Amino acid sequence: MKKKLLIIFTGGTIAMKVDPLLHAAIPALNSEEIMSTINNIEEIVDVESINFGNLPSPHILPGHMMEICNIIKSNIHREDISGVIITHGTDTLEETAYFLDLIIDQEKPIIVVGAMRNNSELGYDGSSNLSAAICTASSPRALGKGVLVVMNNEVNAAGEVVKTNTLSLDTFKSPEFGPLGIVDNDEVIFYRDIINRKHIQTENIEEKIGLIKVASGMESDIIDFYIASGYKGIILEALGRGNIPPQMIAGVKRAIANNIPIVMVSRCHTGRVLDTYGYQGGGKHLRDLGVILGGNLPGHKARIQLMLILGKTNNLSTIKDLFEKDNLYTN
Ligand SMILES: NC(=O)C[C@H](N)C(=O)O
Repeated sequence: MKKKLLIIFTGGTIAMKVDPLLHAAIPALNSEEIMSTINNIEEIVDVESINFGNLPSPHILPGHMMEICNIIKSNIHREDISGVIITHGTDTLEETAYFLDLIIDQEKPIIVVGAMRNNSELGYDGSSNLSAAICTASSPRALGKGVLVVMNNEVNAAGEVVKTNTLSLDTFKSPEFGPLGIVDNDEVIFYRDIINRKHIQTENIEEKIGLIKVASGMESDIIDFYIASGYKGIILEALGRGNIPPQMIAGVKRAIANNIPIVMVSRCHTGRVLDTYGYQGGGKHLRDLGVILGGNLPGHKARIQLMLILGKTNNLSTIKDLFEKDNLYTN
């Protein structure tokens, strides 16, 4: 019997064409038009479409991520649905994928997919990416793997994948561990697994989370700005193993005194942060001040996780436990 997939269309380049007056890509294709770029799809699977919107990635807000999550939660347990695909702009694709992966705790495949070339360009990759996503979502091999990103015939885990190149079709990579698998000849093949995925059950999110990329000579003023502007959490994308210039320490102390959690990750592309260094502003010093360690997450993904945790609690020690415990990317 043919399987049925739910496809939620949210927008992005996969749904864009070049506007002849603007000479630039804009949202243009609806779900039927995107589906019509794939040959003979009706022979392989049945598809139920939801036109969520036609939003470019920068227009996707955390609230939209929660709405997409709720649509999935209310359909994923239906007996007739074997898997879910979300088409999405690629600029914030990994944020939505990680958001869904953290909240949704179930077995059926959930695949996020997009395109790097719009439908007016030669070599529009929307059709091949969506076909590969359909093959993955309908495969029993993808059961229990969490949310997956399928682009350019590679399968990457939501918690690990990042967009690495502004224009290449081969842009979605897991720099630390490599892809989970590939899609070859319409078949998904996995080469490794994820040992342990983190789940945060929440219906609420806290969106006011600041993100600071740390660089030489930076001071506390940006932290103070976030405190004064009512931000409820701050991510520091710190130096190396997890260290900051001493001039930022006063700001860190003021944030924590104001019950604002500070999560530290690294601006290095791979590797965990740790309390290795004991000098002023070193990881050990920051940990002793109450800074939370965010493992090897990039800043924008640590921000998503803190949004969800702050949706559950604003108790600093519970936030620290939830962030640091039970987290593949931290421990
Ligand atoms: N390839 C893409 O989808 C990029 C586009 N700017 C978006 O994310 O909406």
